[in-house]
Amino acid sequence: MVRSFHKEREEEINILMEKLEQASSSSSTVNLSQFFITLTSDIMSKVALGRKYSSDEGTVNIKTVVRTFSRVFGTFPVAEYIPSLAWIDWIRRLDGKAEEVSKTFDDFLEKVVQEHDFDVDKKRSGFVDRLLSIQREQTTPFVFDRSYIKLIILDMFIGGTATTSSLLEWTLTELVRHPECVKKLRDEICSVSAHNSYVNEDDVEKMNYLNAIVKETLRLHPPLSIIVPRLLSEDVRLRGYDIAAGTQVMINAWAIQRDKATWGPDAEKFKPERHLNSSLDFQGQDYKFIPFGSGRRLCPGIRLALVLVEVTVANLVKRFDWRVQVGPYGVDKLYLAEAAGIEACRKYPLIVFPTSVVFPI
Ligand code: HEM
Repeated sequence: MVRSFHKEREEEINILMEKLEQASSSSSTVNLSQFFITLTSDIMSKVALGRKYSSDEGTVNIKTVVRTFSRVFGTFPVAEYIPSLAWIDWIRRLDGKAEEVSKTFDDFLEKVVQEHDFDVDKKRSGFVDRLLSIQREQTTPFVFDRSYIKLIILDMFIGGTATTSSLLEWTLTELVRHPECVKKLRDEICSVSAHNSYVNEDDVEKMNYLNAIVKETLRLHPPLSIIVPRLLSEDVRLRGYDIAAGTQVMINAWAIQRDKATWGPDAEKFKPERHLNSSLDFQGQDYKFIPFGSGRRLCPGIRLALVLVEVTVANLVKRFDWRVQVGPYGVDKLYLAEAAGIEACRKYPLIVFPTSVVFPI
């Protein structure tokens, strides 16, 4: 499944490269955060929905809705934990906003499914077409109706778009702050893919340092800082605390992955080298490193996210030098604040100057 969409990924990454080339030749800044959300939402559209949807054709602006969805559903619901303070949610219009964004998404997905269902003979390869054919074959042991199809594609779309874009923006943020890592990465890219202008998916599989950079970014900036809550199925005693069955448990991956007791005194430092020659992985087996969760609900999009992020970063580093506008506190003080919401993306967009480089340098 991941391999089968590599052409679509290549196409979209090349569109991004062209936009950056244009910005470089006119010496203008670009909003990389905006470019990344466009890239991931266009790719997820092609994978999940079979094609890109633009707001000009009467559909919603899908990028804005994804961001709103994350913001609304990532807001702490005070009433759920302290019912007497429910008025706070009421003032914030939390329920109303959640209903609005859900309806916007539902209307959009209804149109998408209708379009695919209506035109069955048109050859398409998106996930929605596969789900529709499962529905037509009626082979599932339960009634697999349209609401399931919409929920599955919504899950994929929301699960894959802002998370992957957030990982891209934090990886670039850390690289802009650490030119020594860019130098090492360029050397690696040069040794693996010196002669092609496009670094492809086979190339990045050979790049250990690139992989370590992405891992280190996932450690310091897990896109879902609090993973999906769990409900305890039985009573548990943990470090002297009794936790009753039925309690909702929140797991803070962000804090676990910055814990000095586990990661050492330099836990807050961006140091990709800590992952070289280390067997530590993020497939949910090592509880100190769980950016994709763990257990039965482990993220199903790990491979898709990684390949997309690694190929994009490799091409961005191979083809451009990156500079940020010097603010009142200097480049070193590139603001690291995180936005509120389900995904811990940057609070302020990453604005940079790209300059094309001739490779090899
Ligand atoms: C850097 C990118 C991504 C990160 C950090 C990420 C992280 C996560 C995390 C932490 C969970 C919850 C796991 C748990 O509770 O144990 C999750 C679930 C999920 N992710 Fe991802 N994800 C990413 C990309 C993707 C992509 C590309 C897709 C789509 C193909 C995707 C689809 C999903 C879905 C459908 C779930 C729900 C799984 C379930 O409830 O069984 N994710 N993801």
